[in-house]
Parts: sequence; structure tokens; C-alpha cells
Amino acid sequence: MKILHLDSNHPLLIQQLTELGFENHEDYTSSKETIEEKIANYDGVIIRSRFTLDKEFLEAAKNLKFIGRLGAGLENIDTDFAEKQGIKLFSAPEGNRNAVGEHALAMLLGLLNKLRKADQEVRNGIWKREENRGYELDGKTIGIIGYGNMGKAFAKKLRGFDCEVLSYDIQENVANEDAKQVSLDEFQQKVDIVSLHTPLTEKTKNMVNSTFINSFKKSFWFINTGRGKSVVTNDLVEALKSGKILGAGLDVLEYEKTSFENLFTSKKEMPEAFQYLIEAENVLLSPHIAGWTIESKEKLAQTIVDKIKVKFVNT
Ligand SMILES: NC(=O)c1ccc[n+]([C@@H]2O[C@H](COP(=O)([O-])OP(=O)(O)OC[C@H]3O[C@@H](n4cnc5c(N)ncnc54)[C@H](O)[C@@H]3O)[C@@H](O)[C@H]2O)c1
Ligand SMILES: O=C(O)[C@H](O)COP(=O)(O)O
Repeated sequence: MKILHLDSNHPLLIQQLTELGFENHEDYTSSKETIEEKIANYDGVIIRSRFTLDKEFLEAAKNLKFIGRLGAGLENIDTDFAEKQGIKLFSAPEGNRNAVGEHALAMLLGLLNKLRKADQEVRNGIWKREENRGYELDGKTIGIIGYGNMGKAFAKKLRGFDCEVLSYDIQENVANEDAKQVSLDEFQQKVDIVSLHTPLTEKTKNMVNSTFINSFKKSFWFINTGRGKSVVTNDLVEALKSGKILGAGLDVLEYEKTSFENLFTSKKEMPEAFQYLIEAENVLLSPHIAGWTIESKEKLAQTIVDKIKVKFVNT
């Protein structure tokens, strides 16, 4: 079987697939159109998120038997059409869920302890203790939206903090021993902290908007390691300004990669809300690296190899 790799990865991926008898080809630079022209020659494709495997691409991939997605989010694949075409889909949330759980926790502790502000002040020769008095996680109610691989990994990290963990999910009965699943109404009545772990779907796009934010009884801290497009940036900023949101940890943003860099390099004025996020002392930002650790790189690759092996290699 011939596999086309579209994003560079941990070397074990190609090493192990070669040992298993697959023929591996790498193309990390050609345009989507160029790849489409040759994709019919391949049985498998492995991608991170370089481009979208849409209907047109999958129609061209006449001999494709599987897609390996080195990650969890599947919005860059037309999964329904792939299924219709009988293409097997392997994703790898097992590879980066621990990293996401740890990153969400790091953001949460960083926010509660005002680390961004305190760090910046000390570096600027300012020694203010009272203004930098933080909050403890102990006794807080943490709400996790989307209780799948990532939400569960975060809840597991909260064991031992003496806080209550609630989850809200559109699927019934997804909770485990680390969280109590509640209705959205109960969730919005009780939580002090919200951590978003949902995929990007029609329903979750722009889900965190003013109406949603203002339905919470208390002011709350907000963490997003899900997808940036689930949040309306303007509404988040309004809530930060009003104090309804006490602080935000954002690993994912409305603008990412090229569109993010364009904000800084283009002659156009930066959107006001985005400028606010850049400057705010109670906002922690990271460039979509929650699931992006030294360890997860290897685990993602190993997960994909193992899934391909189970399905396509006779042992
Ligand atoms: N920042 C990062 O580096 C990083 C890394 C990995 C995953 N992610 C993001 O996290 C997402 C979740 O990954 P996962 O592996 O946990 O997925 P998953 O499918 O295991 O879990 C997602 C959960 O969200 C629930 N859900 C879907 N729509 C919802 C809604 N409208 N309201 C409430 N719950 C809803 C689903 O029922 C499911 O239980 C990915 O799709 C990706 O977008 C980000
Ligand atoms: O969905 C994921 O696994 C993470 O968000 C990583 O996405 P990436 O493939 O764009 O790095």
C-alpha cells in the first residue's frame, strides 16, 4: 500500500510504517491542487492540518482506503463524505489529550495566580504584592464544556485540588468519576471557571457569545483549548471589560497562523477586540500549542501507526 504524508512528523511514523511494508511518500509543500492530481495513486494519506480534505479532494482520491489525522479535531476533513466513500478515518486524540489537560491546568493556575501581570511587573522593576494577590482553586466549581477525550483529560488533572468538577455535554451519560454531568442551566448557575473542550461544528461555531456568557450566574474565568471560532472575540472582550469574565486563557483564537501574522504585518488596523486581548493583563495567550508537546509528537505518530496496523496489517 502507498501512503502520502502531507505534514512532517515524528520520524517513527515513516520508520514503523516502512517496517510494516507500506511504501511512504512525503510531500509537505505542493499545493492542494497538485496533490489532488496525484492522490489517485495512493491508498492512504496522513495529514495534520495543512489543508482541508474536502469532497473534491476525496472524489479525486479514487483508491484511498484510509486517512490518518495526526490530531483530534476533524473539521479539516469531510468525514461524512469520506465515510460514504468507504474511506477509513484514523484520528489520534489519545496522543495529545494529556498535553491538553496539562495546558488547560497551566492556564487556569496562571490566571488565578495573576502570573502574567506579576511577571511583567517584576521584570519592569515593580514590586506590588497586594495588587497581585491571587485566588485558590480549592473550593471552586469548575465547569467543563465538551466531556470527550480532552475534557476528561483536564478533569483527571483536577483530582487532588479539592474543587467540584461539573461537565456539560450534548451527549447524555458521558461523565466519569472525575466530573458530575449536569444540565446547561445547572452548569451556568454553579460554575466559577469554564473550560471549553468542544470540536468546531455548526453548533459550536460562535457558541460563546454575549447571550451565552451572560447566562452564567457568577463572573467566571474562561479557558479555551478547543477551537477559536467557537468564541465571538468581540463578545469575550466586552465580558472581560465588564468583569463578567474575570480572566481568559486562550490557546486557540479566531485568527490563527497566517491570518494571525497578517494582523501584525498588514497596514490595516488591528481589530480593536484583538488589540485588547494582546494587551490585557488578565489574558493568557498561546499559539495553539496545548496539544503540542515533545511527548505528544511521538504519541500522535505511534497512535496512527497502531491504528493502521490493527486494520491493515495481518499479524
Ligand atoms: N488546542 C489544542 O492543541 C487541541 C488539541 C486537541 C484537541 N483540541 C480540540 O478539542 C476538541 C475536542 O477533542 P476531543 O478529542 O475531546 O473530542 P471528543 O469528540 O472526544 O469530545 C468532544 C465532546 O464535545 C461534545 N460536544 C460537541 N458539541 C457540543 C456542544 N455544542 N455542547 C456541548 N458539548 C458538545 C461531544 O458530545 C463530545 O463528548 C477537538 O475537536 C479540537 O477542536 C485542541
Ligand atoms: O486538534 C488537534 O489535535 C489540535 O488542535 C492540533 O491541531 P493541529 O493538527 O492543527 O496541530
